[in-house]
Order: sequence, then structure tokens, then C-alpha cells
Amino acid sequence: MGTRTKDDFYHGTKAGVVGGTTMVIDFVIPQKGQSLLEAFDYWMKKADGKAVCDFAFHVAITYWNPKVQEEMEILCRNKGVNSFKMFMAYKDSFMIDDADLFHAFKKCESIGALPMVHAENGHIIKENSTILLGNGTTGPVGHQLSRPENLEAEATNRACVIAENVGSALYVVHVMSKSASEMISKRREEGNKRFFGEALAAGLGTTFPTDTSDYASLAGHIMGPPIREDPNTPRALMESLASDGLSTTGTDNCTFDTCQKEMGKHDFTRIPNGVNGLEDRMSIIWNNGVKTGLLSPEKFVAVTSTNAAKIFNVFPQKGCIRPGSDADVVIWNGESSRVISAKTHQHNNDFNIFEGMTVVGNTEVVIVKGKIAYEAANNIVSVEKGWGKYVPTPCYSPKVFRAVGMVLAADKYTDKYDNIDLDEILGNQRLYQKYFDCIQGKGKCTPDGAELKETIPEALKTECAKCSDKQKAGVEKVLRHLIREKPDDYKVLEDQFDPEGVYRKKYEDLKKKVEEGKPIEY
Ligand SMILES: NC(=O)NCCC(=O)O
Ligand SMILES: [Zn+2]
Repeated sequence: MGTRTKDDFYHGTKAGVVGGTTMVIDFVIPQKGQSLLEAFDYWMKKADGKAVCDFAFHVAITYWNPKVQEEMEILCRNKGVNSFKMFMAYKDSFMIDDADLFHAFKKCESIGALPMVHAENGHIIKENSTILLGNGTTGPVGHQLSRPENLEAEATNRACVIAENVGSALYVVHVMSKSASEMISKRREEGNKRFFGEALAAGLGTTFPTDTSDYASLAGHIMGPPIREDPNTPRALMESLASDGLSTTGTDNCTFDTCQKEMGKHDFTRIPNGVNGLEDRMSIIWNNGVKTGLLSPEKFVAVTSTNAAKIFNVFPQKGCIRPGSDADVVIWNGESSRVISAKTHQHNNDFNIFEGMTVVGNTEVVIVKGKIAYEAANNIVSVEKGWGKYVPTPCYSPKVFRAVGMVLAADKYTDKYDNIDLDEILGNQRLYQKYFDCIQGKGKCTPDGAELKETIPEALKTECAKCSDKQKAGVEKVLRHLIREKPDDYKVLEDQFDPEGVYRKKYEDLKKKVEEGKPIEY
């Protein structure tokens, strides 16, 4: 905040790739009052041509007004952004209040996006900080004292309560304490599978140093919410991942060097918040999760890759190895060991929070979109600057908007027209043309045609989440017919309903399946 991170998109993604991460989702953070679209474009310029693996964006909402709402819609519909982060901390800069959180969550729900929160009570942090500084506690330990675990748990619970009142989904980023993780896991156990929590490499892999004499080490570990001192926290967070209480693992990779961290030498509130994690995330999770018996290798894949790909709606392009998926492949050696050090890491930084730790479980070979990018054997890093491209994350992620029990009867499409004879329409050119003209807005619509026209955009985005089985079969029939018999009409509809090409990848998969005569999976 107020100072530039050491890792740019080149160094950050390179570190990620060497460690086995083949796609990143970064946070676009607009300044208060700045256009969200302008901030998005600025971030795109920072990433494009530099990233060595694919990337996507979450966009932060740092203030609230009608223009923000409009821009959220544009980002969602046309730019491939399906998640927005709100800060409950950083009072007087990025924090927004509960009413705005309520409205932002509501907006997300209405446009098929996922609201994310940084959950800490910013008001109390500010009051605590003032008292601590007044008492002469100016060093990094003040950061920890001003942000106790209960402020994270309280805000996490509050975010859940707000989302429950709105009826929205929720994703809590960087969950750093057991009590905060329990706020989410409790809801998930009760059946709300639309709430998700993310653990970080930092929280799973280390604790805050106890040697209070080493400023560089203490400041190097400063982030929000804090890395906890409690030695039980890393295991508790890993157990939560194992039991499906938390769903994903990220890094919030945000590195500052020793010199930048010096900014807060005499006032802990001025220490830039952020630590590394991208390069070591996978090894930390294997070492502390799989080697300890808490996670199975399958669960390791789920929490490091597949779950995130599904939640952010880039599955099966990412998050699995299948015909048609991107060839992002990590060959993993579950027994090789390495000592983590800033002297040897790929980050553009002089500090590593895992310094000196021996981790078992490391990358052997990393392939990014079909190209070998790293070979451990001879420590060959052959990443290519700019090889990474922007991956749109389409709204209405089925994982978020079609979670168990979410689609209530009232959320289903009407069954009024379920008995219409599709074969008759598709087999009769004159009848077919009438429907086709109606959908394009070029001709009059029958009531069922009008209903269809209304429904198509959402049904395509949600992969027919609100369709009954019968309706899904009908959709499949129509799509097959269009792809096989009317490819030009299919193209017209593709241009009409996906002008920016945000959903094209999904359509292409579907098209391929139809061409291969395979059933469409919903
Ligand atoms: N986690 C962390 O301290 N990152 C910097 C900004 C933020 O809190 O999101
Ligand atoms: Zn944050």
C-alpha cells in the first residue's frame, strides 16, 4: 500500500511456475474514486507481455456508488471478472462499511459474481493501533497486538451474517486463524456450500517470529490478517482444508524488501503489509499436509488447483488434465527435499518467510500450456515472458451458483412450455425461422419464443443451472441441431450472446463434444 511490490508479473509468475503454480488470479485494486475499468486496464497492462503463465483478475471494491455498480456489471459481462474483493480492514483507505458490503454482496449476487472479503475489524484495529502507538509500542509487535485473532473471527462471522441476509455466496480470502476458519466451516457443515474460505501458504507454513529483537525478520512477516504466533494455527488450518471447511489455498503474494519494510521502523502501521508464498505454496502444503497424513494426494490437487478452477469458473480449461484442457502439467516428486531460502528463490526479493525450512515434495518438471517451463534436474528455468495470457473468468460459476440445495423450486425456469414439440420446430424451416427471428429481435415472438429469448443469456452463463432435466435435454437437442445443421445460425447466436468472446471457450468445448457425438455434461 503506497509502495510498489517487488514481484511484478514476470517475477511473481516465474516463482509460481517453478513452484508448480500454472495460473494466478491477481487483485486489481482501484484507488478510492478511481474507475474500476480504468484500474482493470492498468492491471492488464502490468500483466500482459510479462506473465509467464495465464492470469485472471479479481477486482476490489474500495468505495461504493452507482458508477461502481455499473462498472461491476461491465466487468462481469464483458471483461471476464467474476469476483470482487471488499476490505473490512484498512480504515480510512480501502475499508467499506457494512451497508456498502451489503449492497456490494447484493450486486454480486444479481450479476452472477462472487463477493470476496478481507475479514478483519478495521475500526477496532485503528483504535488499538492509536492506543499502542500512544503507549510507545511502535515496533512490529504492535501490528500483531492491534490485530488479534478475535478481530478476524468477528469480521468473518459478520461477513457471513451479511451474506446470509443478502442471500449471496461468499469467499473469504486469506483466512489466517482457526477461529475465523470455524466461522466458515460451521456454515458449510450446516449445508451452506456457497461459502468458501481460502488458506494461505503463509498461514499453513509458518508462525510469527518470537525473537522480538530482529526488526527485519518481524517486519518481513507482517501481513494482514497477521501470521499468528500460535504454533497450533498452521495445523488447524490444514485440518480445515482436509475436512472441507476451507476450500482453496492461495498466497496473496505481495512482496516488499527489507528496505521497504524499514518504512515502518518507528511506526508499525507504516510497515507495508504483504509476504511471499507463490513459489513455496505447493511444497508447504505437501510437506505440512500430505507428509503429515492430513491430506491425501487427491485432496492436495483439489485444494491447490481444482477447487479454485471450479469456483472461479475456469474448469475444465484449468484445474484438471483432460483432452481439451490446457496442457498445464506439473510432474511432482513427493519425496524430494529442498531448503527454502531467499538466496535461491525466484522471487525478486531479499526475504522469504519460510527461510531455512526443509520441505519434502517439490516440482520435477513444470509444463505451461504445452511448453516445458522448469526442469528441477538441472535447475533449468525456461519460462517465457508473455507466454501467459488473460483468462476470462465467466460469471455464474456453476460451482457457486449451482451449489447443493441452492437452486430452489422458485429459481427454476417455468415448465409452461416443456411440452412444445421441438422436433416439429427444428424440422420445419418456416417455423424454425420464426423462432430464430424472434430470438434475434428481428421478428414477432410467440409467448414461448419470448420466454426463450429472455432466458438464453442466463442459461448459457449458468450452464442451464435453473433448467429441469427435461429442459436440459431440450437445450441439448437444439444445440446439437444448430451445430450440425445450422452452423451459420449458431455463429449468429454466438455473436449475439457472447459478443466479447467471454464464454467462447465453453461453447467450443461443447461444440467439440457435439461434433464427436458425445453427451453434454451439465
Ligand atoms: N495480505 C496482505 O497483507 N496483503 C496486502 C493487502 C491485503 O491485505 O490484501
Ligand atoms: Zn486482503
